[in-house]
Amino acid sequence: MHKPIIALDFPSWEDTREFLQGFHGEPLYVKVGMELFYQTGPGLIASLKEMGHDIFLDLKLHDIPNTVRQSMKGLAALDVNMVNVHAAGGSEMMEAALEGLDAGTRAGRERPALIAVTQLTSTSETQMQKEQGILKPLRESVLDYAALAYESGLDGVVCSALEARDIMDRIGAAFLKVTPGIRLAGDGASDQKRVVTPERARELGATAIVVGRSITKAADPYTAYLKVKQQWGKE
Ligand SMILES: O=C(O)c1cc(=O)[nH]c(=O)n1[C@@H]1O[C@H](COP(=O)(O)O)[C@@H](O)[C@H]1O
Repeated sequence: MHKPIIALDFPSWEDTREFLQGFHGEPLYVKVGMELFYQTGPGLIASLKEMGHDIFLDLKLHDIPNTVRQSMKGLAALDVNMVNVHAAGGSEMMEAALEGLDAGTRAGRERPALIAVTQLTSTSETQMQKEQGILKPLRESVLDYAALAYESGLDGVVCSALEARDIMDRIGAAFLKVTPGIRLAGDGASDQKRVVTPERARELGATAIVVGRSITKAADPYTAYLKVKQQWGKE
């Protein structure tokens, strides 16, 4: 769980395979998001598993409880390590997601960890207040969503590392804090608003980091990955 999670945000399996060839067969923790999954379909998951990689399937479900329950049943059968929903879907939806995962997990297999997105790392406090009508500090909104996810029985949240310490203090160390919005020093933030380096994420108490463009767009992705891994300092 602790190795950096690489976001495979690519448009095709060919691009993904080419990228992974540069990692010399090293077993990785990868994240498959909407861009890749919608192009390739579920077959991709089996291919990545055959290559020995752990998988965070990031489809950020957010729908009525029944739809989420049934969809999670299908995702559980893919036997990935972690999946997610949006906490904004509410406690009933998050509980339904867990029920679906439990129902869909094959005998003898471990249920995928279920985490909830709090406030996307591309959201700023001003945006949140203006566009979502949440009139409190962003930190508080993240904490409230984390508490709701915890009360709904989830294993953790997706947040910025900037909020990890507060969540740990309020909910405890075992609750996962999976943190995207990671950049190597000198890399542009692009669409991300709440950004930290791998080293800072560790200091702030993140459980895991999710890194996309600082690795995938680097001139030498494997060297960038090793740099991220060294700065992050966990295996
Ligand atoms: O759930 C996620 O993985 C996620 C949540 C969030 O709040 N912010 C966020 O950036 N992500 C994902 O993390 C990855 C970050 O990519 P980079 O910004 O390129 O490092 C993307 O694949 C996003 O979809």
